[in-house]
Amino acid sequence: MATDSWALSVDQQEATTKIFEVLRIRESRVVQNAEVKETEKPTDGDKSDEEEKEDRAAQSLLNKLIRNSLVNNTNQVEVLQRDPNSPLYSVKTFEELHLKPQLLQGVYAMGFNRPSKIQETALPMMLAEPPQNLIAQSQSGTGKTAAFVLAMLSHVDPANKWTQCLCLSPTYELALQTGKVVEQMGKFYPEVKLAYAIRGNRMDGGSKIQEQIVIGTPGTMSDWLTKKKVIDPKKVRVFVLDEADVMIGMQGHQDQSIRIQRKLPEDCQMLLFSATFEDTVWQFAERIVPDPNVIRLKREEETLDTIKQYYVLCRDRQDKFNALCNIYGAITIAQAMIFCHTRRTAAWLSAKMAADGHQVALLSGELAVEQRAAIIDRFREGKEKVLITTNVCARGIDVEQVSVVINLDPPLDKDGNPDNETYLHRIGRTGRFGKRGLAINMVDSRQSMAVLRAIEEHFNKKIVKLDTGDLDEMEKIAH
Ligand SMILES: Nc1ncnc2c1ncn2[C@@H]1O[C@H](COP(=O)(O)OP(=O)(O)OP(=O)(O)O)[C@@H](O)[C@H]1O
Repeated sequence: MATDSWALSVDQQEATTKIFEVLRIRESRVVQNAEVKETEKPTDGDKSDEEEKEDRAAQSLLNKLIRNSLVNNTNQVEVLQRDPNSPLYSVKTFEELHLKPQLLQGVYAMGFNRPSKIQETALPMMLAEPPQNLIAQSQSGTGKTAAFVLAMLSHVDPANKWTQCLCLSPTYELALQTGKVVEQMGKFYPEVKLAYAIRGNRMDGGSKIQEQIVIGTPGTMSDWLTKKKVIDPKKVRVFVLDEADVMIGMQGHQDQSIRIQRKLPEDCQMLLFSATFEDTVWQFAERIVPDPNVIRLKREEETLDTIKQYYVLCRDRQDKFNALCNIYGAITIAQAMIFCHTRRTAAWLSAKMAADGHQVALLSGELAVEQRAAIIDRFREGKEKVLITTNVCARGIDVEQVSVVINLDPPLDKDGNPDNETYLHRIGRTGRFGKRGLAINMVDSRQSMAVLRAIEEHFNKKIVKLDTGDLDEMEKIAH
């Protein structure tokens, strides 16, 4: 039986190629049966993370709820100007923008000392006279919301008691988040009023509303403009479409947004923001924003250069748990993130580890977004030491201080192929910080081994075999 084992054949292959260190495998830890036990195979109701519905709106909200500062980015901003002959302005201070004093006060009260990378170029364009149209793309947390909120507040004439700025958000919750930024930044500018065009906010129609800024979702906004007629589209000066990449994934939002845009005057300033820029987003953006200036800020590149990568051969999930205990027994781990393929395995592992005395947090897809945000927040504050999660649940979440990442299963994309991008995102570090990290992959079948080999080949970075039962070896990985 042992000779049939995939794990032994992996060993044999490695022994012959001499690429890997020959390791002492204790008798008790030799993997003899590669078959995943029946009980551990995903069943109905035990969806793999790839099968869980990816909810971009929820991810985006989660990011907003847990973030309290800018994401670092040292990449250069790419600018494509509508009029290549006009000079390109960028600012290093908020003073240079000649903001209204009440707004400058609001900006400083929020703790902003200087414009973020994207704001340096986007703000002068948005505040220029005559106002310019803009499509801007940069990852979440780089200061887009703050930028367009400042632009809306700057363009409002508070003496005019009618709606002058419209802002579309994909969901009710995201609209409320943007509204909070308007309230914070406009704290010293109380003459400017804000209304939410979101479900539940009923309008009887008849007279026009007086709020200068209206933030809402496409459905209700369109209702207020066309059926209820509480906003005169011809008086709108600034139109913002936020989270375009999330918007296009939602039923009907794209068409409604375009219909709204068509009602606005030609000289209305059109601004569109997105965290990503797939072709579909770009096509949508071009329909919303005529003659745009385009600003893009590339994501800071993640690298595997400073990460030590290992894999551990395991029989089954119990064996993976034993390996985890060995790892915890041998090295001091301040905080770790553990990724599982299924929710059920994540729940199982979290119960096992908690019973073993670990302070564990389980991030699960069943939880409401706010509950997930609270869990990540507690982990970030160090109240829990282990965060166990599936991939979909954790997608887009960066927990910088984690130096140990454990893949209980190697990541697969939705077609079951090796998911290099997810692997990089889980364990990679943005080049700038260059922190050293440790990544340990558990492997319990030929297929998983093949996935890991493919990932290894893709990044051309060795993933070294580790025997968690060998204390000497375990000592070494800690340093
Ligand atoms: N110039 C600045 N200086 C310091 N902090 C800032 C600045 N601009 C924005 N921030 C803060 O950085 C965080 C991210 O900003 P913001 O929400 O505007 O980014 P975003 O690109 O819109 O991302 P998301 O879409 O996820 O909200 C927020 O906590 C915000 O208050």
